[in-house]
Amino acid sequence: MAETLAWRKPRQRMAPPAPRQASREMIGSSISMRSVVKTYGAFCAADRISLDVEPGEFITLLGPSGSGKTTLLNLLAGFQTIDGGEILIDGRSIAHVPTHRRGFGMVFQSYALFPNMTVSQNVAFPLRMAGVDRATSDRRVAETLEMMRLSDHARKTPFEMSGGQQQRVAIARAIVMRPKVVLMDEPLSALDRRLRESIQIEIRALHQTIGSTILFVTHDQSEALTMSDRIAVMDKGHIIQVGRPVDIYRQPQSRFVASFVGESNLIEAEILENRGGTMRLRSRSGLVFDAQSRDASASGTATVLVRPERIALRETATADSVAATVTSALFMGETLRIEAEMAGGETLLIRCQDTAARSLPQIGSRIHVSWGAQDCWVLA
Ligand SMILES: Nc1ncnc2c1ncn2[C@@H]1O[C@H](COP(=O)(O)OP(=O)(O)OP(=O)(O)O)[C@@H](O)[C@H]1O
Repeated sequence: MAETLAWRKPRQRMAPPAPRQASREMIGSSISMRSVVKTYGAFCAADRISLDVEPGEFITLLGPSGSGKTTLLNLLAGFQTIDGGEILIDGRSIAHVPTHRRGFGMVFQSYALFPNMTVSQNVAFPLRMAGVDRATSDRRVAETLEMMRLSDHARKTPFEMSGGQQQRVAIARAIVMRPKVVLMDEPLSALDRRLRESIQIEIRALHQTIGSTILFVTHDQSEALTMSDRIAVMDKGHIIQVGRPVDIYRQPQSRFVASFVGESNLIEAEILENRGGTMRLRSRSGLVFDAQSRDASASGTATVLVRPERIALRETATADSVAATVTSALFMGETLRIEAEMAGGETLLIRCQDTAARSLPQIGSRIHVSWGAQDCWVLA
């Protein structure tokens, strides 16, 4: 396990951690959760959760409020006790390892900086508590501040810094010991969108550099899609799908994941033919189309996901299109957001690029829409 982030005086001076160049060769720990259970009275906040995280992976727990994300992170950190199952770090159970000996870096929504200390002192704090000698500590702090582009702010106190800068200090403090695991609980949710996006990119780059395993909690689906190697989608104390962002987005396994991650059109359709891998379907409005599918044996009816940006808009009818009436049309800068009702009564959300050739349609006007087999996915 990495050097501990013990926030107390050590009994004796420890040997300083070996100076490491910031590089990808420093690989984080594996995390394995096995049937983890946490209950609050009769309520089950984590219901037999199992998840394996690879060394150096950036994994995000994504889910609505109350789904159990923070609970899982707290169990991992040791802030709460586990009621069933086990958590292994690099194959070893951490059941009897107290928080301060787990050696994790942690970042929370509230920056939790020491207000009376400078940026340097805040970042140096874990090194000081671990008894690292002054010269090593100074070098490590300087390196880390540079990594977080904070070198010019080293002598400031938190009061003299913006929210985004303070959060970068909190991140610097969490990684200064080069922990093998970093836990981040909604670290960017107090920041405005632009700042959030720029720090997302910084955290992603930082992860590439330090190679720690990062477990990141958010309820923001676009943040999860942007940052993660894999996403674990949570709902009501369960992990309901784990996968790469592109697979979660394109091939969700349930209505819940399809609706929670990204915008979606869920179209009820009759299965005309199941070819295993693809299906031919007919929507209520009479559109016959092909869709990708995982279920080779389904028959009857199916729910098909079509993402708003995958719908093609046409001026005139074609053999593979269906007519729809525009019910809402908004100019949103780079995209147009259009809602249209198909003949069968289904409402479609459509997003398309704003181009010189395409103007915003009038409400009540008739458009023709179509999509190809590659653009839609039958939900299991
Ligand atoms: N100490 C506690 N006592 C009782 N119930 C709790 C406690 N902590 C959490 N819960 C409940 O457990 C469930 C999961 O909470 P948790 O904080 O893990 O959710 P979350 O997904 O992180 O939500 P959020 O995004 O709002 O932080 C919630 O229904 C919450 O009310």
